[in-house]
Amino acid sequence: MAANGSFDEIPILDFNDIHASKAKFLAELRYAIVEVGFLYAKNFGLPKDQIKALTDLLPALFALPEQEKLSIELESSPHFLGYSAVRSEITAGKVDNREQFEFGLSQTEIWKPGRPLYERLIGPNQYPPSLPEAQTIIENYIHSMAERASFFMRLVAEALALPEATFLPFLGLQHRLKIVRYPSAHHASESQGVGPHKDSSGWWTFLLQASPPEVKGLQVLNKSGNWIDVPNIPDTFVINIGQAFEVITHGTCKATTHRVLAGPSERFSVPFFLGVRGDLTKAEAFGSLAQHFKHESGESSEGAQVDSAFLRGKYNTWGESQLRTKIRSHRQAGKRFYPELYEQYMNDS
Ligand SMILES: O=C(O)CCC(=O)C(=O)O
Ligand SMILES: [Fe+2]
Repeated sequence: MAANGSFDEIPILDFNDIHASKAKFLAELRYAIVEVGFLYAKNFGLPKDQIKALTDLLPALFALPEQEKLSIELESSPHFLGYSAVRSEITAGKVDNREQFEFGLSQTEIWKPGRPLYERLIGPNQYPPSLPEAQTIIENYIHSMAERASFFMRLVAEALALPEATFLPFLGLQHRLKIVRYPSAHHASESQGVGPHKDSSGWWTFLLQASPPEVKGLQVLNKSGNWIDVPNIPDTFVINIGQAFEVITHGTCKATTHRVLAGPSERFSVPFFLGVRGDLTKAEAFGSLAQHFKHESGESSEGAQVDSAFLRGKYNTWGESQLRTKIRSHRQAGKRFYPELYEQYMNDS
């Protein structure tokens, strides 16, 4: 462990160690979430058959005919759920070389006229008609991951010297699972899998790297400005902090910048973004644990340095800030399903 906080590797936590010494496990967890913002989780408790079923599904999912993929495209969903083709996303000013399917918890639409529009982000998934097994595999995985993630949030609270249920009331039903393929890249112009970013769409991210260990790609930026490789270690997940959690902890736990380089082999990955409650307000997010974290981060109060679109933005709830992000990134769907907000959100920055 580097004393100056500039980590040069990502800590590996074995969740079976909790039984041997919970205090030691929590100390290691604390180091990972305060100094690094990333960790590998071994023995995280997801059923192995569910991981295998999902991993085995990926090549077939992406091999579907273009026409079928486009028949379930994200741009045709008011909930921003479905398929996005290669080169349809821009991160840090450059086009990302990846294609993806986005799924949520399987839900019927709950939004009703008069209710906040961000509630419309919740709704049914779009599944490819010719892979009928996909629905069960994906739904089982999302349910298991949501359960393990809330178990993890209890440990995080304990590691931060808080009552174990502290973070549970902030959780929402807006979990998102992205199934991602980075095509092989042979030219520098194709090498950005996804550009440098902090995760903004959830509370925490739980990533399954679904290609063999020799297929590299994910990298994390340390405090000295060096990119650290995060290779796939079989039977682990990579867990990292999202921006909402940085806000709630006043910067004690940081959302660490990361990116993916596309390389000579195609790569599959499956990030799960643990959802935040849509009606969470800025005041609640920043104020709830202020006393505790002021103490945690000392006189210099790192909280003042938290940079978050949610805090900076004009909108008061997490849900509205998320809806704005979605509309701005997926303009076709934004214009079609949210005409009353489209112009405002496009022009308010
Ligand atoms: O594919 C990966 O390994 C990471 C993807 C990622 O960072 C993201 O989608 O936010
Ligand atoms: Fe990310």
